[in-house]
Amino acid sequence: MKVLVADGVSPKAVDILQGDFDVVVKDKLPAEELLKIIPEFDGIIVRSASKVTKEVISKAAKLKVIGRAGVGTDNIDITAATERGIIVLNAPEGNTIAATEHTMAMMLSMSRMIPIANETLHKGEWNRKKYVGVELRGKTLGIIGLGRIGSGVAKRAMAFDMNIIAYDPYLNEDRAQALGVKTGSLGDVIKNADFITVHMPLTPQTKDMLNKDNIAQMKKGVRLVNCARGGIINEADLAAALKSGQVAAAAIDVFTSEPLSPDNPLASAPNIVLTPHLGASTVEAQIGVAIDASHGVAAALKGEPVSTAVNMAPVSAETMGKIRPYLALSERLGCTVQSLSDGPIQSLTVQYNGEIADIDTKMMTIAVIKGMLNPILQTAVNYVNAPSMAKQRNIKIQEIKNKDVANFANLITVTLKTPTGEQSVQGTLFGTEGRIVAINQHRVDVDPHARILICPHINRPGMIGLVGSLLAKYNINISGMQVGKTSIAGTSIMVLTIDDDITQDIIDQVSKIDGIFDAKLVNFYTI
Ligand SMILES: NC(=O)C1=CN([C@@H]2O[C@H](COP(=O)(O)OP(=O)(O)OC[C@H]3O[C@@H](n4cnc5c(N)ncnc54)[C@H](O)[C@@H]3O)[C@@H](O)[C@H]2O)C=CC1
Ligand SMILES: O=C(O)CCC(=O)C(=O)O
Repeated sequence: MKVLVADGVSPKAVDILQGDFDVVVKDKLPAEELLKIIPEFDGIIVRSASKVTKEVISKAAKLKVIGRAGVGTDNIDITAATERGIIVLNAPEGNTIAATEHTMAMMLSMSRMIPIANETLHKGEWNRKKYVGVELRGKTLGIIGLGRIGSGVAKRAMAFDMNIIAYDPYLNEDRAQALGVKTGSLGDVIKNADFITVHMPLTPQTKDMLNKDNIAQMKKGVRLVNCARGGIINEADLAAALKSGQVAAAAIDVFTSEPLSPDNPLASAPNIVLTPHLGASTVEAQIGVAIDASHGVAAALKGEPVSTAVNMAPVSAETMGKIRPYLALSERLGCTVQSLSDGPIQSLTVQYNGEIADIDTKMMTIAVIKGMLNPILQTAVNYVNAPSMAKQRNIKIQEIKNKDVANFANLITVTLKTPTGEQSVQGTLFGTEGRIVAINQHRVDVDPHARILICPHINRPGMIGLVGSLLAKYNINISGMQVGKTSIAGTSIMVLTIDDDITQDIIDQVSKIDGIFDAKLVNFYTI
């Protein structure tokens, strides 16, 4: 598989990916070139320069994953990617410190006029009277958006003896208390702050959040910082307020259109410190995001779940640690139950018993769906599109959780209904090894790998020999064998692990052996 590493993402990404993938590096990637080459690639990693638009995605015939080496995914059309089942992931933590420190640097540069003082001194001007700044100490800092970066700024600003007031409508009050930050409404921030810094994504709600109307209500001489996304502070309104003196100074790292055009009103506004989107530009951050994004891309291309995917239900690192060992098993249970069934799938029920009933099992259920649909659909089913593929096919999905356990500490029971009946498979982990422990109530102990042939049969001597001889006739090697540990109403089940490919004709011959009720192949290579 081929991965494109664009936009000058750190070479660390190449180090991580090149063992498993064919990696192409394009530090500069004009939009036309991206459109031309994207059909070749299975994965791409970008920073903010490359725009992965709907048009790019429509041409990306093989693309399975888009990795963003950074936080903001506003340069990626996530809706278009999701419709195509393409995983979009980001690297949300690697550049937090860099953006936090950049915000502090911008606040200090702006309040002490360091850039202009530096520039004029280089020109030979020794001007100590003109560049008298203001202190941070004792000032009120309004933080809008108290996420990773906003919280980091709050902590550092407290060390500068600033009073903090934060506005974040989605923030849990406990979190604000833990940070020791006073919260208030947007109006409180607007009216009381001497400095305001914004740290949220650009969304329809946050676009132009600071504008001429509320800038007019701010304290005269307020200072504004934007190291989040261009457009959260309306650029024309800010430029006008800098000219009028309502805003004493501003420090801006991000713009509505990048690179900054000379026509942008901020380019010629007074008392403004500008940086060319440098928030994440530290050696450490670029290594951090490259490592995180490339591990995510590698996992996605190997069909493994990705905890930083932004177009899938988010899963915390802690939950991921707990569910990871169950994911391969869940997929295999889905594949097995589907292979045992005949006819259109009506419903799938996944029941979790034991301690796993206490954790967020959404992703495990998605893994079951993935395993169930991949063998029967042309379109590759992954963690992003599995739920919508099931919905499109009107398959009713149900999750049941029950802490009660009988023979196993944890048990997953997958039941699938079709018009011809119901099939059920149970699995658990022995250590970290997944095992199928029951098939339609027959107790077994099967390592679900390669291909397995499942044959319910009359419980009488000689049945195994009959199947074994038929397979031997076709030179098919049996590498593992299990017979149901219990007999139900005179029937049992045999499960044969087979290394070689097997044709439907041979399977049909097995199913016609006297005493064999059915023969179903589960091919784990199809998931
Ligand atoms: N300049 C640069 O190079 C960098 C910029 N960024 C940008 O900084 C921003 C913040 O990043 P993180 O702190 O990592 O994100 P985060 O997701 O940890 O925090 C965002 C916060 O914004 C809050 N929020 C969302 N809508 C809001 C609204 N309408 N009003 C107030 N608060 C709202 C959320 O509740 C959340 O707490 C993002 O836009 C990101 O793209 C991030 C890294 C580098
Ligand atoms: O990749 C970059 O340099 C930009 C970082 C950024 O804006 C983000 O992570 O949201």
